[in-house]
Amino acid sequence: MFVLVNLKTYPCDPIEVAEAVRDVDDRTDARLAVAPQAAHLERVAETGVETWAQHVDPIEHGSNTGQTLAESVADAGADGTLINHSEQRLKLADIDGSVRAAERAGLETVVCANNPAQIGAAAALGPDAVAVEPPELIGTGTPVSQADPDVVEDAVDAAAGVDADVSVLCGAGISTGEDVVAAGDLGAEGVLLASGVAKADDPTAALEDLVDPL
Ligand SMILES: O=C(CO)COP(=O)(O)O
Repeated sequence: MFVLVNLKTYPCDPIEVAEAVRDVDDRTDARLAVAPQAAHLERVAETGVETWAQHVDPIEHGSNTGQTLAESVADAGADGTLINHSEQRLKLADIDGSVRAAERAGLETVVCANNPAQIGAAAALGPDAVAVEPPELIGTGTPVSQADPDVVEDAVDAAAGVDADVSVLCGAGISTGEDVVAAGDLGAEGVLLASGVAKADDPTAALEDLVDPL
């Protein structure tokens, strides 16, 4: 299972969490990565953890201001990027442009979507993976795998119906190893989570709990 920890703009220490993700990754068969804010990418990548951006824009080098260029994210040490997170929504054409920009820069891609219908559209753009995250469950601590298991299974079917090479993650409210196992049982190949680690008093303990049953 892939466990991708999005730090959003939570007031955690990104280096402390990055080191925790790196150390727990070394002790488990699961694949762990962390997605800090753009301004923290370089320092986080220097810890040796697998590092992801939270967003890249559908742009090239040139006359753009205040945007995130995929090449700069890769130069900072990122291995991949989220695109179209529910808190950073894009138009379909811009999701496509961001996926192309990320590919150009050699970044792995996870395109987020709110529901199975959007997952099908996202998979058609050819990212490495898609992630279904019902917005109403984000940050609630109620896991999507428990509150809405059909949405995960339907997302897996929707992606497989479009492109069997696109893997499916799920997210929203995931905070325990039991939630991760339930996500895997529903067909997801990984989870995307934030508050369960970024807001934890002890991120290492939270991460160990997440991967313990894997
Ligand atoms: O949006 C999310 C991950 O990108 C999910 O957030 P929570 O894990 O806080 O519900």
